[in-house]
Amino acid sequence: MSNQIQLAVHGAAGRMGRRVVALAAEDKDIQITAAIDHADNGLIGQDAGLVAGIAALDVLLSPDWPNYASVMIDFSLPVAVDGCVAKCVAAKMPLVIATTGLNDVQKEAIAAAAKLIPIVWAPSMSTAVNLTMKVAQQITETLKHVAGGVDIEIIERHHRFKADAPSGTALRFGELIAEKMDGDVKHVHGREGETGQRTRNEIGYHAVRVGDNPGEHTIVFGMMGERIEINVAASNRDCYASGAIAAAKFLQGKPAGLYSMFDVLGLS
Ligand SMILES: NC(=O)C1=CN([C@@H]2O[C@H](COP(=O)(O)OP(=O)(O)OC[C@H]3O[C@@H](n4cnc5c(N)ncnc54)[C@H](O)[C@@H]3O)[C@@H](O)[C@H]2O)C=CC1
Ligand SMILES: O=C(O)C1=N[C@H](C(=O)O)C[C@H](O)C1
Repeated sequence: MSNQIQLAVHGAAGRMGRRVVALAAEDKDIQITAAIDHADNGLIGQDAGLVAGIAALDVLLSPDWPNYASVMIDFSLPVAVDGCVAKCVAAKMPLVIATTGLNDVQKEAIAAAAKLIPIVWAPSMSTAVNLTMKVAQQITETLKHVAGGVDIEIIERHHRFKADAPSGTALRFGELIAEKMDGDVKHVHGREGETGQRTRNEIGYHAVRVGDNPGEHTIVFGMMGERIEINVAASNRDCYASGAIAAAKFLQGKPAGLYSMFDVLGLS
């Protein structure tokens, strides 16, 4: 029997699923064994490799769950995540969850499932984004007592097709920054009308939807007399796809637990 990781992709016909298929197909340690998508997707029945723009893989896009896979990578829709988690638990299949826009109940279900199977769950699989999150925390810690105070705002830009706002990554930046601020933090989503002056303990979020932008986050640290802006931007989706594949490899042999990309990248 081959030592290759047998990979199943959930949401395989989507923008991200296709890039995961394309990059995994080039990886000698991985064999793609299942490409799952919704039964109503018009590409069901087609070869997942051809749909991804590479050579045929002899793996057809299907709504059916595989009998076995060493790991599942999910880039789908929030409504599809519950079923994916339940099926991975039933099959004792390690799972990488990349889908964003999940509600609190779904997040609790993921935490419960992670008591039974190993799960990597992260709103961004990108190395650059995860490293920038650490930098943002460090800047917050250094500036939080600066004379005159610091105002922190998060601007995210994504393609016009994105279904959730603000991005899961922007929300995670906000959570991680809030951990380093003193006292209660107010998360403010956009501003309009008679807002009054900005209060000190706010984090502002602004979601821009333009063209084909594969994902960009700017964190502004505004002080009296100067400001820092850190910007992290994808040029294409492969940073997320390769991160998800690294997470799938990381999960091999891991005990049940909820892991993040910080764990995968050794940034914890
Ligand atoms: N964590 C990360 O690094 C990243 C996360 N994302 C997130 O991944 C998700 C997918 O993004 P895209 O690929 O751009 O979206 P997309 O809309 O192109 O693809 C979603 C795919 O899921 C399929 N799908 C829908 N219901 C399904 C079901 N019940 N079972 C199986 N498949 C189903 C759709 O048919 C579609 O092919 C979004 O939530 C996005 O925010 C996107 C990029 C990076
Ligand atoms: O939908 C996308 O495209 C992306 N979504 C993720 C998010 O919501 O943070 C990650 C990345 O920015 C691309």
